[in-house]
Amino acid sequence: MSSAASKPSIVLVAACALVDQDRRVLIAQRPEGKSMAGLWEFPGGKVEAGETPEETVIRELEEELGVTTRAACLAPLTFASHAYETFHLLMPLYICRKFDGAPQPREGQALKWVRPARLRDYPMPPADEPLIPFLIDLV
Ligand SMILES: Nc1nc2c([nH]c(=O)n2[C@H]2C[C@H](O)[C@@H](COP(=O)(O)OP(=O)(O)OP(=O)(O)O)O2)c(=O)[nH]1
Repeated sequence: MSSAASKPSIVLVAACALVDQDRRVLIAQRPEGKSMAGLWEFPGGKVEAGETPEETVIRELEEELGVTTRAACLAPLTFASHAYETFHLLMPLYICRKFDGAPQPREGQALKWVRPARLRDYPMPPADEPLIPFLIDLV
């Protein structure tokens, strides 16, 4: 059995599926220069020290998209638990139908509103692939 020290550490990332009135979900393309550049992901980011995952989502939606929401408008949808080479990703995915502002690509990222049934047309990080059936069933 390997020791705990040799195991990749868990990285906690909080992400959110914004849903519009046509039941489409917002995805963002990871920009050049980042890991997994070009893949489509749910807005979000690493949970920083002292933050709750809900606070992370609220902060990231504001920073990345200029969208405002609050914790009462975030519902847990599902989560990802995925072993990447250098870390283990644990990523709660929230759903948010109530937010203020039209999403703007504040970090130069491409944005797309996509029907859940079409999400497979957009290459996503491997951690996200098991999330798609939940979006198809629950959005
Ligand atoms: N926001 C978000 N991150 C995701 C998703 N799926 C997935 O594997 N990730 C990974 C990519 C990153 O390794 C990490 C999120 O980190 P981040 O967005 O805060 O920061 P980053 O891309 O600059 O991080 P890094 O990998 O370059 O260190 O979670 C997803 O759907 N949304």
